[in-house]
Amino acid sequence: MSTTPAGGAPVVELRRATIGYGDVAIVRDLDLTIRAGEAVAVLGSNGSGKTTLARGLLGLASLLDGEVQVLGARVGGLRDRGRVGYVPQRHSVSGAVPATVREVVGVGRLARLGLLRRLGRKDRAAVADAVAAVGLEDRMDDPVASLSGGQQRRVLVARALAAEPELLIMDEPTAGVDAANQQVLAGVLGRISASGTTLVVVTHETAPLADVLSRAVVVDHGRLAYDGPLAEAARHDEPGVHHHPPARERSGYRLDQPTVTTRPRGAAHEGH
Ligand SMILES: Nc1ncnc2c1ncn2[C@@H]1O[C@H](COP(=O)(O)OP(=O)(O)OP(=O)(O)O)[C@@H](O)[C@H]1O
Repeated sequence: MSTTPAGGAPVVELRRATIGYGDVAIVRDLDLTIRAGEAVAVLGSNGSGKTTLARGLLGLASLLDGEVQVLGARVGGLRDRGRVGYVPQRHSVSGAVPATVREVVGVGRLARLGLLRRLGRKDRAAVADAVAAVGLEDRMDDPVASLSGGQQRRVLVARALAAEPELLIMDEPTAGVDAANQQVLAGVLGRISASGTTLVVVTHETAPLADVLSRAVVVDHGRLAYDGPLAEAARHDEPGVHHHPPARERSGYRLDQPTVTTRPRGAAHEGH
């Protein structure tokens, strides 16, 4: 289990941050500090704004108000892109370009070097290590398109690991990965967390990563509904449980977004 380093330098800092698309606010008024070495789960029901929050940290969603700083720089202003790794959601590697596992993961390493540089011996070793870390070393020279969806997700994890990022943001890394390989991934994330990398993991499945993630934030209707130990987060990770007043303004929410603010205890979990 990772501990929460109280004194680590802030790696992610949001101050009253409102993040969205175009001029539509999705995540609202969020205050959050994540310190070096922390491993934080981002939980919440479908459509609550978890991915938007993650994308906001990367400058892929718009900051509409407030402030977001990542590794001490304003969002989008970080010069060395390789310091922040990202595993996007529901994304498999495009089959249109016939690339091998080694090549796709090598591109991740280039983020660290700058696109005009070539991979040296140390870089090729980092690529091999990243592929081995996700248990795909025997598929190194296979076309990525020939891998299963779950294996392709592991390639994307390796691509992010290859840059040896200080902050690794992952959007549902265990989705579509079978139980045995979820264990493999949990081991990988545990090791990189132990080495000091800060982890932010959007997930619906906390069980496989329970030994890795110590802290959780729950996003509910774009607001922070809980911030504390992962073990206590489950009861807050439900649609309709509000620890802040519900947003008055509903524009920007999905039409299928549950709007109930109370639900019977023990009711089936919705939206998954
Ligand atoms: N590119 C986009 N442009 C406009 N609205 C978007 C865009 N991406 C997401 N949204 C909207 O933002 C809201 C939050 O979506 P988001 O993907 O952040 O939720 P989530 O909590 O990650 O959901 P899930 O658990 O289903 O992945 C939804 O209403 C969604 O329709």
